[in-house]
Amino acid sequence: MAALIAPSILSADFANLERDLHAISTADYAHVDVMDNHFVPNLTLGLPVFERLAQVSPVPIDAHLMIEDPDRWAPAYAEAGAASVTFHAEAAAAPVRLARELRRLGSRAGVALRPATPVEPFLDLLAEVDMILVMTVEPGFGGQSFIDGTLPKIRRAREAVSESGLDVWIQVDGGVSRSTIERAADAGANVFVAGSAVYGAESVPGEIQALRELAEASAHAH
Ligand SMILES: O=C(CO)[C@H](O)[C@H](O)COP(=O)(O)O
Repeated sequence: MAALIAPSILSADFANLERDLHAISTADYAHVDVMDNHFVPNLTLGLPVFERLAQVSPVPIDAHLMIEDPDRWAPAYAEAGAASVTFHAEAAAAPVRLARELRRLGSRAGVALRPATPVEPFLDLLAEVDMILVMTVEPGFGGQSFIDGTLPKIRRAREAVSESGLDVWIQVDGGVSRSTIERAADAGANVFVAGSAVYGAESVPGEIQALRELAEASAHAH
């Protein structure tokens, strides 16, 4: 399975977001973290900034909404041009209705799970989403260390997707680096978000390529 790399601009220079989006032009997606200081204790950017990022980005945008009331706010991110919009399972009142609305607006629909949120309740609803995001750190901040305890959840999600025959992607986000990406790929993830590992690297394109190769080698090994 091809590994998709989505650098997180949370680790970019917020005074130079356009420049730093162009720095990741060899990536598959640009991962944009929207945080509202309520769902998570951090605040990043909202719709007006997001709309401009979508206009200038050389790669499709993967929006990760760490916000309360995504039922109300998420569709606007699809309308702004996000290729994919992921909302949190813990925050959505009606996840299936929201996923259908995002797809109707032309975006992929993703559902995100905090490390302690079980995936089981969503396994019967796989046909309604395009991606499950298994958070591999507590959402809110970059630079945290990968939680190995999330690997069984990635495995369960991958098994359920394989059994279903559906093309649902499994994304991991948090603490993804050269030293952890193989474990996540081996468990079944195929979309990898990495913030500090990519933007902190000496060569940003070199790091994207290294992560992609490690993930693909690991995915092909089993
Ligand atoms: O959602 C996130 C944190 O909530 C991020 O995408 C975060 O940027 C990941 O950063 P790092 O790769 O440095 O762990």
